[in-house]
Amino acid sequence: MDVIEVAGLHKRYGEVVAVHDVGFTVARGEVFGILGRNGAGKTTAVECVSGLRAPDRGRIGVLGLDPRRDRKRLRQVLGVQLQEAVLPDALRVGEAVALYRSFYRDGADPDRLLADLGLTEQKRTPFGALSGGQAQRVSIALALVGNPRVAVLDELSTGLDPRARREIWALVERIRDSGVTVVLVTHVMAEAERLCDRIAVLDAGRVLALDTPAGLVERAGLGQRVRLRPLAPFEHALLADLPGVTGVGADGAEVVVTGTGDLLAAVSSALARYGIAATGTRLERPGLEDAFLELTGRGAAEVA
Ligand SMILES: Nc1ncnc2c1ncn2[C@@H]1O[C@H](COP(=O)(O)OP(=O)(O)OP(=O)(O)O)[C@@H](O)[C@H]1O
Repeated sequence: MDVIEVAGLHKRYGEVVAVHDVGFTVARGEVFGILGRNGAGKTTAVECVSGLRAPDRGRIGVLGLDPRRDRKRLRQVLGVQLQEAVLPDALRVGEAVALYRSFYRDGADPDRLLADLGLTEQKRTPFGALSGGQAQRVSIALALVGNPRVAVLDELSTGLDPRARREIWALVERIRDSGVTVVLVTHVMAEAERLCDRIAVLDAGRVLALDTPAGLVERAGLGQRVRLRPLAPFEHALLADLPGVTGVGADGAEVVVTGTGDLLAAVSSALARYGIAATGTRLERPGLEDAFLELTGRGAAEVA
């Protein structure tokens, strides 16, 4: 069952069309990613879905509610973690959670929520004294304190160190496992690849592609790459002429061969045949980042 339905969503700020006829649906229990460059329209789109911003036109349904008309009811079932949590520096973590809890008829037990988010020790810490990762976890706690059925998380791991980022990712997985539908706005590819069931790639306000992470990689049609570091320069045409090879280029000290089929075996045997000494010869499969760059680089016209 679809929990979120968006069709023909359009929003402009003066001359800038931030969201241009965007449509997507999010199924119950899904982690749905919205991926795009800075200024792609991600935040505007989720603000409209969350009822925080009025679209110029389009239809939005969240659990059957209209985010603007049914704003009060929506607030009871949707939790939003905004890009930067703004809380008074002197407010203690426990106080903030208790305050937000009071906005909801039914909600989480504050102590349990703090424990789930690894914030028990920070309960009496003022917001202004938290580390970036702790503050981020508090903002997620505030989004979850009403036991929402849908959680909108916007750039949740920005500014976090790698360990804190992984802890936050594990947390999102726990939220998902508890049955909450999650909309995740991000431009961190590893985050989208790990967490999202499906991803809408937004570019200049439009949905360029919508698929699973693996589907997006396939859609980008990038083939595979072999990288190697030659010990001395060699004639690239020797590799470019191999069957299945579609390109040979340089990336710093490395040579990058693109192509299809059993590319690694073809390149390795050619290196041996021509007596080309190289180290670090390896196959690289394209990932979401490659697909994203390819899809957004092509521009809206070609992909549509
Ligand atoms: N309140 C506003 N007033 C005017 N223009 C705005 C406003 N908010 C956003 N914009 C513009 O709308 C476009 C989309 O912005 P939006 O914040 O939705 O993108 P985003 O994909 O979330 O970007 P980022 O990754 O940088 O957060 C941008 O060109 C931005 O400059």
